[in-house]
This record gives sequence, C-alpha cells and structure tokens, in this order.
Amino acid sequence: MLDVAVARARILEKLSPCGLETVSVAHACGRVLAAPVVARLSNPPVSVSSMDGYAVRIDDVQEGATLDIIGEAPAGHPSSLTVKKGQCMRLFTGSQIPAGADTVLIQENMRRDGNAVTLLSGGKAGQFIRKQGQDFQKGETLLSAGKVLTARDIGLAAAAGHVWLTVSRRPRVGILATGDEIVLPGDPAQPDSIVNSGAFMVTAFLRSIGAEAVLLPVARDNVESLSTAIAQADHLDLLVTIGGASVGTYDLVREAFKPHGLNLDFWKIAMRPGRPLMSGQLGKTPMIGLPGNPVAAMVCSVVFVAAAVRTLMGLPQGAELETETAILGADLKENDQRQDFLRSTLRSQPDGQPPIATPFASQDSAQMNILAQSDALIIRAPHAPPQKAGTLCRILRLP
Ligand SMILES: Nc1nc2c(c(=O)[nH]1)N[C@H]1C(S)=C(S)[C@@H](COP(=O)(O)OP(=O)(O)OC[C@H]3O[C@@H](n4cnc5c(N)ncnc54)[C@H](O)[C@@H]3O)O[C@H]1N2
Ligand code: MOO
Repeated sequence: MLDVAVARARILEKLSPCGLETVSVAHACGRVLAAPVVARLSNPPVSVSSMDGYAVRIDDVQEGATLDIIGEAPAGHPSSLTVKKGQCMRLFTGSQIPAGADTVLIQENMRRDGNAVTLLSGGKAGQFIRKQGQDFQKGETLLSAGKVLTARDIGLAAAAGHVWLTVSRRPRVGILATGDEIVLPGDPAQPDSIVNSGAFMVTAFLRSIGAEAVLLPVARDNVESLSTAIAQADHLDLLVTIGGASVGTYDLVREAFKPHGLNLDFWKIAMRPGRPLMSGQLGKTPMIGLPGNPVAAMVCSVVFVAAAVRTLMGLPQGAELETETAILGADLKENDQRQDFLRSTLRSQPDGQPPIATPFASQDSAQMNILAQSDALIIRAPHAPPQKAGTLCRILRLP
C-alpha cells in the first residue's frame, strides 16, 4: 500500500493549472491572481488636504495673524488661483492643494469673519497634506501573480485604476456518488437508503476553496449506469467519484471506467480512513476515486482533493501536509501499518502553548456527527508506538 505523501505527490505531479480568464475586479475576490497588478495611476493622484480647513503658506502662520480668503476648492473642484502672501483658500477633506500653499490649518483653530480668517494657533509646515503618490505611484507593482485575492486587494486594484483582472480559471470538478442505496436528502427513502451526504459535503468543501464543483447525478451499482455517468467527464478538469472503490462485488468503478480509457495510477493507500483511494486518468481527465464511507471521503478530500484543486488553480502544493504541533489529550495505542487521521477536538491554551488535541473514542468512518464536531485530525505515522496524553503530536486543522 502506498504511503500518503507518495500518493499526494503522484496525484499532484500529473496536474497543471487549468488556464486563465479575465474577470471584473468586483468579482475577483478569492481568485488566484495570474498577472501582476501594476498601478495605472498614483494615489492620491495629486496632493490633497486630509482635513476641512484652509490652505495657507507656512510663512504666514502665526497665532493672531489674519489672512484673506481668495476662494473655495471643494474636493473634485480644484481652484486655478494661487495662494499668495497674506492669503488662504477654503478647502475640505480631499480637496486639491492649490498652487502657492504648502500647509493646511483646520477650521477649528481659526475664526472666520466674512472673507478673512484669524489664526487662533500656529501650525507645522506641510501639516494635513496627503502628498501625491504617498500611497502608491503609477507604474508600481502592487500585487504579485499567484496571490489569492482578498477584499483588501480588490480595493487596492480598484484604487489603482483596474477594471479587469487576470485570474486562474476555477477548476470544473464533477462529484459523482455511486451506489444503489444512495438517495438525495428529502428523497422518498427505503428502509436501507443512505443519504448522499458524502457528495454534498465534498461539493461544499471544494466550492469553499474556489472550485466550480458540480454535483453529478448518482450512478447506480451497475456498469451501464456508471458508463453513462462518465459522459460528463469530458467537460471536467477533475472527476471525483465517491464509493464503489473497495473490493465488494458491487464496487464497480474500476471495472466500469476501464473501457472508457481509465488509466489507474494507484488504488489503495496506507491511510485510515481512506484505504481504497484511487487515482488515475479517465481519457484526458484526471480522476480521484474516494472511498464511500463519507468520513473517509471528506478526510481524503482535505488531504488529496484540495491539493489537486489548488494545483489546478495555479497554487503549487507540496507532497507534505501543512501540519501543526498540539498536545495529545488522551493516551493512544500503538498504530498499525496505515497512517492514521484521528478525528479530534482542539482546546486552545493560554500563553502561546500548543492546543490540546483530544481524539474521539469512536473513529468509525461513517460517523458524520463526530466529523462535524471535530476541529482537527491527529496524524499518526504508520507503526507509531503507544503515546501518552500530554506529549506532543501533529495535527491538521479541519476546514
Ligand atoms: N473486505 C473489505 N471490505 C472493505 C474494505 C476492504 O479493504 N476489504 N475497505 C473498507 C473501507 S476502509 C472503506 S472506506 C469502504 C469503502 O468502500 P467503497 O469505496 O467501495 O464504498 P461503498 O462500498 O460504495 O460504500 C461504503 C459505505 O459508505 C456509504 N456511502 C457510499 N457513498 C456514500 C455517499 N455518497 N454518501 C454517504 N454514504 C455513502 C455506503 O452506503 C456504505 O455504507 O469499504 C470497506 N470495506
Ligand atoms: O477508508 Mo475506510 O473508511 O478506512 O474505513
């Protein structure tokens, strides 16, 4: 059975980013930037006042001095007049600083009398002026390719004059659940029906990380139904199946996909939950076959499918998982040959100490309630010796 990191590397090495598209800046949040954002203008484009008040010359600033008001320049309405000795101009927050002026005095420190103001205090040269280009200059590179865009980045790109951004295309991922017992939530159910929680969960998760994830119709446990379902794969960047991966008589995914060009790279890995994981190519489309047990399907999605989706989005991923240190909250027995991913709660601790990770007593891979209550997976190496509560362990936080 394949090691988890080797399986991850084998999945990732066959994938390449699925292309670029141009989207409006308003719709680019969460997308992966594919070309640098270079400022098309400076911010602020001209020097502006940061307060409501008067533009003055510092040489005239002296408590008790009186200055003539030569005009008013609201924001967006610059004045062509020049402020000369003994003069000032009425300004507001965001107003362009008129020629001749080098300082702004706030109106609270002045007394207006018709067309003149008396200064009630002094001031510092250059105060309350936002200099041209103080935030950024035209031509400056503001955002680098490969960045996942935040709402703040959208604001920055918009401020820099960008209407459109080039981003990685969202990978189209089809999620195909299989099984005669599988029904949709709310469907008329037989006593032994199982609701398609696996596909709903995996679809929701992959959407949350940026994929265009599509829930495909459920395929039944026969070669005809599975073969029909495969027709969808042509339009996908990645096909994810759920169930039918194991060794039972009705676990038919491999058999049904073979005549349609399935090139299986591996099947079965040393992982719990997730042993019957499959990876390969269906014609030109990469395929990952998840185990039917929904907890195993989700854990494998977190460990493998998310990395595949991110690679398709142009975010390079390594073979190793990004884990954290935690303190074990319960004794653990010796592990067998499969790398274990134990559903656990996390309790944070004061003073920067690692959180305490306590595994649930039941680790059955069909228990959705425990999965939903879990904060993280404790990762145990194959053949790890028994481990005592209070010692350090590695965890992977659950999304
Ligand atoms: N003799 C062996 N039996 C099993 C082995 C094995 O190595 N030898 N492996 C076990 C492991 S580990 C897993 S995991 C499961 C995976 O089997 P399949 O991928 O073939 O999955 P199914 O048999 O189709 O279903 C398993 C289980 O999960 C339920 N299921 C399936 N799809 C969904 C879904 N979309 N949403 C919710 N639940 C789903 C299904 O009803 C079954 O109860 O095999 C073990 N057996
Ligand atoms: O993947 Mo299975 O759920 O290991 O039990």
